[in-house]
Amino acid sequence: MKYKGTENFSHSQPDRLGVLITNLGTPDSPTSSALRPYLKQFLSDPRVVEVPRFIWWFILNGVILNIRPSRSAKAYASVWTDEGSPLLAITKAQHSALASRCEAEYGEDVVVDFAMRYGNPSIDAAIDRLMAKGVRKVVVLPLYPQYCASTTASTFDAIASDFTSRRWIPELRFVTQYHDHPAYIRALADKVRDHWEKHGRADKLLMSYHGIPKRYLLNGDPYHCQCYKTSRLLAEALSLNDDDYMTTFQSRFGREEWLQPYTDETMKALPKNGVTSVQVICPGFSADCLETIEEIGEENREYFMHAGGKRYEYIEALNSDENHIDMLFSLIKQNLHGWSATHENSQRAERAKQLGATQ
Ligand SMILES: C=CC1=C(C)c2cc3[nH]c(cc4nc(cc5[nH]c(cc1n2)c(C)c5CCC(=O)O)C(CCC(=O)O)=C4C)c(C)c3C=C
Ligand SMILES: [Fe+2]
Ligand SMILES: [Fe+2]
Repeated sequence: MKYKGTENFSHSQPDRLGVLITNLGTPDSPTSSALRPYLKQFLSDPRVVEVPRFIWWFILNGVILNIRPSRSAKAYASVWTDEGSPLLAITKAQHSALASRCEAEYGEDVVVDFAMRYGNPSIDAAIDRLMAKGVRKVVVLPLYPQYCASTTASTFDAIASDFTSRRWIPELRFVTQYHDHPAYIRALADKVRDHWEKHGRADKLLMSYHGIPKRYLLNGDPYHCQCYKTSRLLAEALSLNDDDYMTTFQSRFGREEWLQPYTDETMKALPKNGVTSVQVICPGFSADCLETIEEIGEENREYFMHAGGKRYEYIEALNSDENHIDMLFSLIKQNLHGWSATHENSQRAERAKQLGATQ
C-alpha cells in the first residue's frame, strides 16, 4: 500500500481539531554520535543551505560532519540539564500549558501536540498521533515569531512532505509569523520591564536575532524586515530612544556574509565606544536553547567583558511564562476560529433538538 490510511474509521467517531506546535529541534544527547545525524538532517535541508546540492554534499559529508559534531557536542554538554536539551524541555512545558488551556476552553474537541523540524519528536510521528485521535483539521504553529524560509518554510515543507504519504489529509492552517502581534510585543516588553525592576537599567538594550546569509534577504526573504519591525515595536512599547537600543544578528555559520551588524563584533566594539553595560534579549527565540544560553549567555558575555565591559545581563526568552502562553493561546484561538470540531454531530444534535421542539 502506497498511502497511509486511517485504520478502523467509523462514521460515528467525532471529528476533532488539532494544534501542532513546532520548533527547530535538538540532538537526542550532547554527544558527537547524536550530533552527527541531527546536523546531517538539519544541514542537508536545501531551505537552510542554499548551495547547489552536488557541491554541498561534498562539503557537508567531507568536512563539516567530520569537524562540527564533536565541537557542537561540547557546547551542548555545557547547557544540558537533568531534563535533557533546554529547547526540548521548554517546548514540552509550552505544549503542556497550551494543552491545558485548550482543554479548559474546548474540552475533547481540540488535541494539542508538538514536534521538532529536525530530530525527535518528529513531525511525521506527531501527525500520526493527531490522525489517530480523529483530527481532521489542523493548525500548525511553528514557534518562530519572524518568518524565514530557512525555518518557517522548511517546517511547511516537512508538513507537505508528510502529507504526500497520506491517503486522507487533514484541512490545514499554517501560521507563518507573529512578529508584530500586539500580545507578543507586550509579552516581550513586560519581560524587559520585569528585568529592569529587579536589576535596574543598562546603557543599552541589545536585541539579538539568529542571523541568515545576506543573500537570502537580497533574494526576497522578509526575515530581516520582520526582525527590525519587532525591534521597533518593542522599543516603542518601552519608550526607548534610538540610542537606547540596537538590533544585531548572531550565530553565523559558514564563510559568506550574513545579516549585519553581527552580535559578537558589536559586543567587542561597544565598550570602546563608551557603552559598558548592556542587557541582551533575543526576541526571535521563543524558547531558550544552545544559541541563547551558551552563545549569548556565555560566549558573548566574554567578548563584552574582555573588551572592557562592566555589566552584561541576558534577559531570558519568553519560554513558558504565563504572558507567552496567553499570547500563543490567543493566536491558536484566532486560527481555530470558524472551525467546528464535530460539525456533523452538532448539526445532527441541533436537528434533533428542533424535531423535539416541534413534536
Ligand atoms: C530562530 C530562528 C533560526 C533561524 C532563522 C536559523 C537559521 C539558521 N541556522 C543555521 C545553523 C545552525 N543553527 C543551529 C542551532 C539553532 N538554530 C536555531 C534557530 C534558527 N536558526 C535554534 C533554536 C538553534 C538551537 C537548537 C538547540 O538544540 O538548542 C545549529 C546547531 C548548533 C551548532 O552546531 O552550532 C546550526 C548548525 C543556519 C545555517 C541557518 C540559516 C541559513
Ligand atoms: Fe540556527
Ligand atoms: Fe551558535
